[in-house]
Amino acid sequence: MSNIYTLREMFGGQWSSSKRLDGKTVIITGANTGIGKETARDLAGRGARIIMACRDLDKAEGAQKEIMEDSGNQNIVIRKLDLSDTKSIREFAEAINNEERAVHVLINNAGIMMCPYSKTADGFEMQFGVNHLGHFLLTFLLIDLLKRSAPSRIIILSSMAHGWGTIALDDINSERNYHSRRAYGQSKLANILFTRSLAKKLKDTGVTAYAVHPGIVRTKLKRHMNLGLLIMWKIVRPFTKTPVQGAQTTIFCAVEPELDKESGGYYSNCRPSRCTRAARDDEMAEKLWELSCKMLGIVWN
Ligand SMILES: NC(=O)C1=CN([C@@H]2O[C@H](COP(=O)(O)OP(=O)(O)OC[C@H]3O[C@@H](n4cnc5c(N)ncnc54)[C@H](OP(=O)(O)O)[C@@H]3O)[C@@H](O)[C@H]2O)C=CC1
Ligand SMILES: CC1=C(/C=C/C(C)=C/C=C/C(C)=C/C=O)C(C)(C)CCC1
Repeated sequence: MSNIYTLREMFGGQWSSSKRLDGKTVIITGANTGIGKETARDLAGRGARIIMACRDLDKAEGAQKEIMEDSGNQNIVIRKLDLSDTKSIREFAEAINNEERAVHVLINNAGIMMCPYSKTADGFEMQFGVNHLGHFLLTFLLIDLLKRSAPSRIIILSSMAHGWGTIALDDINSERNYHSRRAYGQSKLANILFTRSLAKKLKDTGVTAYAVHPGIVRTKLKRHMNLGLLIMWKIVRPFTKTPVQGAQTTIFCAVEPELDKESGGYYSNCRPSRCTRAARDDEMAEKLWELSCKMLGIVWN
């Protein structure tokens, strides 16, 4: 683990570029708060059409208003998406496929961390279900549109916490043994393995994929943290990132032209970063892909 907790990962990382995104369409999941909202605000300022994919429409409306006022960009729309329910994901994707001519950037940002044990509408453990499976299905349902819109990009929010867990192929829903931090780690490890497999499968399509660790960021994500981690949090708090700082690596992966030449990597502080050996295990990535398809009842080769 120690190799991934570098000071640079925790504190550094500002990126500036005046690159415009006029005429581009960006979907951001969980765009009503935290890192997602700051990503939306920045990309709106660059002229992109922003689709805020959120589960709570009231919260989303507040953020939409703020982003419109700040950026002067009125091309910001809200669509309902609850990643803990495959029915909602399918309805969202159907609307996007029917209404949008192109999607150039898909940002799989929404996430939940260390919640008490619960299951999604489809019976998946909540963190694995929302953070990995929900985004896996969403990406599957939008992939043809992304291919038609190429060059296009998929950005997947992972975390340095990918080292907190392993992929438990024989108990993926943590039914025998639930540990909230390990389950979060499993879901964030799955995010990186998904990104790697995705990049391979999308080779030569013009669609590229990037996994991101945003830093340790002061957002609402920590709402379910246990006492031990909250104490750790208090210790590192002066060095944590603001949501604006936390959004920089996502924005870099969405905007930097040079990244057209790269796909499948893990980024932090606006540059490639080191992930654990488990996150580079392509055999496990393939097994996870097959299991995800089976759980979701889809065929994606
Ligand atoms: N903050 C940090 O230190 C770190 C964050 N990350 C990752 O960054 C990403 C963004 O997190 P951050 O901004 O910090 O967290 P926040 O908790 O501030 O925001 C999370 C967003 O995800 C949404 N969300 C949660 N569950 C669902 C669901 N079932 N369907 C749709 N949307 C949902 C939330 O909606 P609502 O507002 O309705 O709850 C919210 O918009 C996450 O993937 C997280 O794992 C990674 C490393 C560190
Ligand atoms: C105190 C302390 C730490 C605190 C870590 C924390 C508080 C991590 C939070 C991570 C989150 C929120 C991840 C989300 O994906 C380190 C860096 C382990 C090592 C040095 C001492």
